Amino acid sequence: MGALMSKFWFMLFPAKEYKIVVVGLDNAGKTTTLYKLHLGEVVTTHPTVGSNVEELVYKNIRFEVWDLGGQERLRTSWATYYRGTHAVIAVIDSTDRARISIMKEELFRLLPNEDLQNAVILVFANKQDLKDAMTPAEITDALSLHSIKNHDWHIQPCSALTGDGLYDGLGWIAQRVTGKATS
Ligand SMILES: Nc1nc2c(ncn2[C@@H]2O[C@H](COP(=O)(O)OP(=O)(O)OP(=O)(O)O)[C@@H](O)[C@H]2O)c(=O)[nH]1
Ligand SMILES: [Mg+2]
Repeated sequence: MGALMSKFWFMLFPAKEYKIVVVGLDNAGKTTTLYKLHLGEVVTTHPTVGSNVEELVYKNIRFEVWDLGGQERLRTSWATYYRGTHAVIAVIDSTDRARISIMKEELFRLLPNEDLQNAVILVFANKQDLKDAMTPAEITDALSLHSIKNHDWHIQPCSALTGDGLYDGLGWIAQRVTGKATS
């Protein structure tokens, strides 16, 4: 297709973009995850106040990814980002045993939101590069993931520092939101 034709084609039929919101407690690694996926690099982060948004293209699928601030006072504003969301990524600091129950409360607070009714839930068990990290099975239990009945969910071990597991998780989302095998 010529360049001009291609331009008109996309004006008439813009490629669908899927919206992802990234939630989790402060220090979980949300911003590190977003920029590792976006830039392929580990960036120096500061606690997020508000949000970061970037576009990712993976296997020809476009995602608009919103990384939200995880500090306690910011969590009540997560819901203002949910409209039109196809997937939620909940990033867990797998070494943060002390606060996993708080993350469970936050997860079960967001699940009934009507703007997330059709969203799939990916749990990133992050910081698996650290030796005292909880396993995905421990996190599954601690978060009671098996009690989630109204959403498709998946847990993926990963490290935002090394990048291990991040694309496996994104691939799961891609497959679920498009309904197609993407490999
Ligand atoms: N070892 C290790 N450290 C990580 C990993 N991911 C993130 N970190 C570190 O964890 C700290 C917090 O990371 P951020 O990405 O800023 O955390 P956040 O979830 O965005 O935090 P808020 O913006 O406050 O909600 C930083 O020092 C990161 O370098 C990981 O997979 N492994
Ligand atoms: Mg952040």
